[in-house]
This record gives sequence, structure tokens and C-alpha cells, in this order.
Amino acid sequence: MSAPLKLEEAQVRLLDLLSPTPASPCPVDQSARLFLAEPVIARRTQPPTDLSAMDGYATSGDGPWLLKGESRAGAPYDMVLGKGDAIRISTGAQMPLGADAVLVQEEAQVDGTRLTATEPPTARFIRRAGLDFKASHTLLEAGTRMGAAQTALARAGGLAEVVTHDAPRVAVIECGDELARDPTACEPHQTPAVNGAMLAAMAREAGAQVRQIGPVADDAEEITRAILAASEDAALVVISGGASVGPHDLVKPALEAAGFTLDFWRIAIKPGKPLLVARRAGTVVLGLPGNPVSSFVTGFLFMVPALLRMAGAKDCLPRAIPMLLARDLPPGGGRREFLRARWTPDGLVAAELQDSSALTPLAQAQVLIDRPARAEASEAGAFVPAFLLETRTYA
Ligand SMILES: Nc1nc2c(c(=O)[nH]1)N[C@H]1C(S)=C(S)[C@@H](COP(=O)(O)OP(=O)(O)OC[C@H]3O[C@@H](n4cnc5c(N)ncnc54)[C@H](O)[C@@H]3O)O[C@H]1N2
Ligand code: MOO
Repeated sequence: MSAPLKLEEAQVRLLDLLSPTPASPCPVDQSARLFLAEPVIARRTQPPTDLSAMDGYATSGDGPWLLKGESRAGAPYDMVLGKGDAIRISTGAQMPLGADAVLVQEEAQVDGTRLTATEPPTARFIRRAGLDFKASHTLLEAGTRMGAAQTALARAGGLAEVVTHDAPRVAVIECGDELARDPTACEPHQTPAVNGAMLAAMAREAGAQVRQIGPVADDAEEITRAILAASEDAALVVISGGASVGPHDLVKPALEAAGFTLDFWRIAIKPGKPLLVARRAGTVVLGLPGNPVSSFVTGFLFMVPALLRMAGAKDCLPRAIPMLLARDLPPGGGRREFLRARWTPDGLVAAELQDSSALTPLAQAQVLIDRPARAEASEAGAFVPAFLLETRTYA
């Protein structure tokens, strides 16, 4: 049995087996959550001309000024201002030719057509043409995830369509004789099936189309059939449970029977050690350990990055950020550990209960603390690397 792989090595091995989905044009307004297959290039300059950043008066030269007219957003003043001239102007309206400053309304005094100022007008309140971007500039690179701000930028750049990768398809299988599909009808010898729904929710959040299969019994033939059915239309098949060493952990023999080759098995992290990756032609199977928290953590560290790779993301792996500890942490164990922690206004508080079956602390956690193997104790006030669970830390 080979030694468990280092986390980062295993992540790269998995990502290297996967490729992005095909690309197709998509209306900008419907592109949220998809990843760009081609860069977004500006078709226009923004702003296209100098604009006023304030409500007030566009002025030319020194005052007092003679008021000549008005420039409103959408209705510009189309004559040239001479020295000593001014016009009324609104925020976002075009500066007329010849104007060199803006006098804000609060500092203006108007008497008929005569304008005077309590403070001098300033060019700081002019938004210069091209301040935001110029035509032909790259606004968004390929591999960027579209969201609210990116939609706004692409539209401002004059685009109605962008080219995005199709949403990846993933099948999620859960196995175990003890799993009750219906949580309201769970016998004492059973446990409600949670991993399928949990992983499906994570995958949907990552932008994937999900097919959920199971619960499947601990039976090698049934698992083989489920894997074959799942791989018909999904390039990634995620199986939870049955990945360990017990006599009922049948995912490995089932994969072999379905014609898959094991790429690696076991990684040096807690929870999540007995993770496996196998492949056959264009299909990759990611086998996650059955303990629900192990499935969640490895879903976060492996499944979501895999889906992001398929979705065409530039950066697929989550990035840890240094975060302040609100409470002391005891020394780390022999395996690199991902601790469930709450992110309070005082800093991070790791859950007391770190058992890989315990869903209560998981559901209360906003953060996973990345604790190195054999870490020394850390004191409150120290910074530790941590992953935010519910943000766009991936891309
Ligand atoms: N002798 C050893 N035993 C175990 C080892 C080991 O190295 N040597 N590793 C342990 C570790 S670490 C983990 S993690 C688990 C993983 O085991 P499996 O992937 O085979 O998972 P199962 O045995 O099928 O289930 C474990 C546990 O989780 C519950 N479970 C499974 N699937 C679901 C689901 N879909 N919904 C809810 N709960 C689920 C299951 O009932 C078990 O309680 O192995 C250790 N053992
Ligand atoms: O690695 Mo297991 O996932 O510790 O519980």
C-alpha cells in the first residue's frame, strides 16, 4: 500500500485529468456563474467623452460667468464655451467643449444669468474620457467567473453576448446499506442519507448540473451498475462512502469491474484520508470518504476545484487566508487537519467537537482552519491559514 499523497499533489493530479467543457456564446445577462472561454474586449470607451462627476456648473476660465444653457445626462450642450461662460450640468452629463472645470452646486450663487462661486471650480470633478476603460482593452480575461460586477462591465463595454464554457455535468452517488433515502422514515439501524444531497448542493453552488444517484447498497455489482449509469453523461462521477479498508468498502472493486483504473488512493489529511481517484477514457471518478464531514471537506478541497476546472476557471483551488485566532488552539496531530471553525467578530473559534461524523459544528462553521501536521499550540491573537467556506475563494 503506497503512502498517502500530499494534499496539493493529489489536487493537481485530479485537475490534470480533467478538461474544460465546450464553449458557446451566452447572453451577458444570463452568464452569471459561468466562466469565460474567451476574453471580453471593450467595444467602446467608457466614458466616451469627459463627463461631470457632480451636479453644478461647467465653467470656462475665471468667474464671474455668464450662464449659457444646460447639459443633462443624455442631452448634451452642443456649443463651445468661451472664457467666462458656464452652463448648468448634471452628474454624468457631457462636459461641453471649452469647459475646464466644474463648480459644485453647493458653492455656486446664481443671479439671473450671472454665476459666482464661494470656492473656485475644479477639474477634479471631471471624469475624463476613457477613465474606466478604452475601446479594444481587455476587460475580463478568459477563465474569469461572470457575476454581477462582470455582467455590468461587459455591458458597459458594449457587449450583449460573451463566450462561456457550458456548465459541467456531475453525477453524485452515495452508497451504504445503512442509508435511509427518506429522512422522515429512518429505522433505528439506519441513518438518514445526507452526503448525496450535501455534495449535490455544493456542486450546484459551484455551477454544475447534478444528477444524484442512490443511496446504493453495499454490493459491488450494484455500485458497478451505478458507476456505469453515472458515467453515461457525466465526465465527473463523485461517489461517497465505501472508500476505506473494511470488507464492505466496495468502491474500489466496483470501479475495477466497471473498467476504471485507480490513479491514487489516500491523502495525508484529516478528515478525508481514504479519498480515491480513478479514470476510464473521458470519465473521472472521485471517491470521497463516507463520514459526512470527510465528504464535505474533500468535496470542498477536491470536488469543487474539479468542477471549476471543468467549468473553465483560471484558478480552481481554494486559497487560504491568514485569519486571527480568538481562542488558543492545541498542538496539531500527526495528519494535516482541516478544523471546522466559526468566524466571530473577535476572530476564529475552532469547534470543540472535530469528529468527522459531527454535522452540528460543520453547519455552524464559516471557516476551515488549515492545521499542519504536528503543529505547535497556537495562542489567541495568532494568525492561522484558513479557508472561507461560503465565498468566492476559488476564482
Ligand atoms: N481500519 C480502518 N478503518 C477506517 C479507516 C482506516 O484507515 N482503517 N479510515 C477511517 C476514515 S479516516 C474514514 S473517513 C472512514 C471512511 O470510510 P468509508 O469511505 O468507507 O465510508 P463508510 O464506511 O461507507 O461510512 C463511514 C461513515 O459515514 C456514514 N455515511 C456514509 N455515507 C453516508 C451518507 N451518504 N449519508 C450519511 N452518512 C453516511 C456511514 O454510515 C458511516 O458511519 O473509514 C474509517 N475507518
Ligand atoms: O479521514 Mo477520515 O475522513 O478522518 O474521518
